[in-house]
Amino acid sequence: MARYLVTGGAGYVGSHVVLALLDRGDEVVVFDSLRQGHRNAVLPGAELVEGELSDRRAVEEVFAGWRFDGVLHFAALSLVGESMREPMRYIAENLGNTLWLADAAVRAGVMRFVLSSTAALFGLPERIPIDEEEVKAPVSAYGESKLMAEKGLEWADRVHGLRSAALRYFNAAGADPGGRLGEDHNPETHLIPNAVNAVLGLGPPLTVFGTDYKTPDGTAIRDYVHVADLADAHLRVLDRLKNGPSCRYNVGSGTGASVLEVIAAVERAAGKPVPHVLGPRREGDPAVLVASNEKLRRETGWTPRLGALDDIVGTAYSWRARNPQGYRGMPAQSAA
Ligand SMILES: NC(=O)c1ccc[n+]([C@@H]2O[C@H](COP(=O)([O-])OP(=O)(O)OC[C@H]3O[C@@H](n4cnc5c(N)ncnc54)[C@H](O)[C@@H]3O)[C@@H](O)[C@H]2O)c1
Ligand SMILES: O=c1ccn([C@@H]2O[C@H](COP(=O)(O)OP(=O)(O)O[C@H]3O[C@H](CO)[C@H](O)[C@H](O)[C@H]3O)[C@@H](O)[C@H]2O)c(=O)[nH]1
Repeated sequence: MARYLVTGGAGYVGSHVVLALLDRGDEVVVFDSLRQGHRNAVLPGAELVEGELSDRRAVEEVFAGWRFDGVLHFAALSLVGESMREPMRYIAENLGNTLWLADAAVRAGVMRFVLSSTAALFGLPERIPIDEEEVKAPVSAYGESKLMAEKGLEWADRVHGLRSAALRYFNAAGADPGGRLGEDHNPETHLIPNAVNAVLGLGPPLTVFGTDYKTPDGTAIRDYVHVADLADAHLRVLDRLKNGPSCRYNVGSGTGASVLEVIAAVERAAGKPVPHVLGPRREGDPAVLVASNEKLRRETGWTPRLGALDDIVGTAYSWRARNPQGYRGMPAQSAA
């Protein structure tokens, strides 16, 4: 049994990773300001410490209060569009908080660190599928902030021996197949929850951002990876870091789906049409982003178990259909 500190563990991806850690018998302390996350997303068995990462004293108190075997760092600003309006804030927060957290970990002797990174650090890649060696040329301050955070961690390894994994998620999607957790952002910008909200009458009709891409149906293609498979990738890299060196992985299902294919999958799940309108492209959206997951498979044995689009969309649909108000309408799950 091990104990992990999970920043952002009340958020979407972090809460699913906490669930996976608890399921295998690990102890978890969640550190989250709840500015995006939800108290109800912290499952019984995990301890919730409410705090801001920029509050250095609060972070130090957590390291003083428990002995950890590793840190998983999810807490970040992560809206691409917002990052283009407030680039300095994004870079200062995402880079600064990562470096400060890594520094606190090193000082406490906690030498394993997993960073939530992003496909956005590749910018507008030419080669599909995208492997780890692809040129990193972010086209958003958000992508740049994560690339800088990865580089900061390389220095923490070089100088202090902090072993880190950076997992570059493609499009995290879906919900816990057991129905305990789901995706609930405010504002919600992601395609699948917006399509689900539209079909359930919980949100406006979906706008399809762009129909003139050079793709078979004209809409943009993304690599949707089930959040439970993402969680499994975290467990595997944590284990690998016990004896292995720092590493960087692209994490995606390895297949692409267009916006229209996602809409069709939501229609299959709901049994009715998704109200939608066709609109112009969203600025900065590449036509196609699909991961090569070969390195992750080869080095950790990972394989997507819920890789089918119908599994991803089906679990997202079921959670929202059962929880129309998201976590606000859910009974408390945690004793914290
Ligand atoms: N969702 C995706 O498709 C996706 C894709 C690529 C990368 N990522 C990265 O994965 C991570 C998690 O994404 P998510 O979708 O779960 O986001 P989320 O917003 O649902 O979760 C982030 C959590 O961190 C907390 N938080 C944010 N800033 C904080 C701070 N300064 N101090 C304390 N707590 C803070 C929020 O309250 C929230 O609970 C982020 O780092 C994001 O950049 C997500
Ligand atoms: O209402 C919507 C929302 C999205 N889309 C389209 O659906 C696709 C997926 O969009 P999302 O907003 O769900 O996801 P992104 O691919 O834009 O972003 C994700 O991948 C990025 C990497 O490129 C970052 O990591 C980011 O954090 C993560 O959410 C895009 O083509 C987008 O244009 C729509 O048509 N309508």
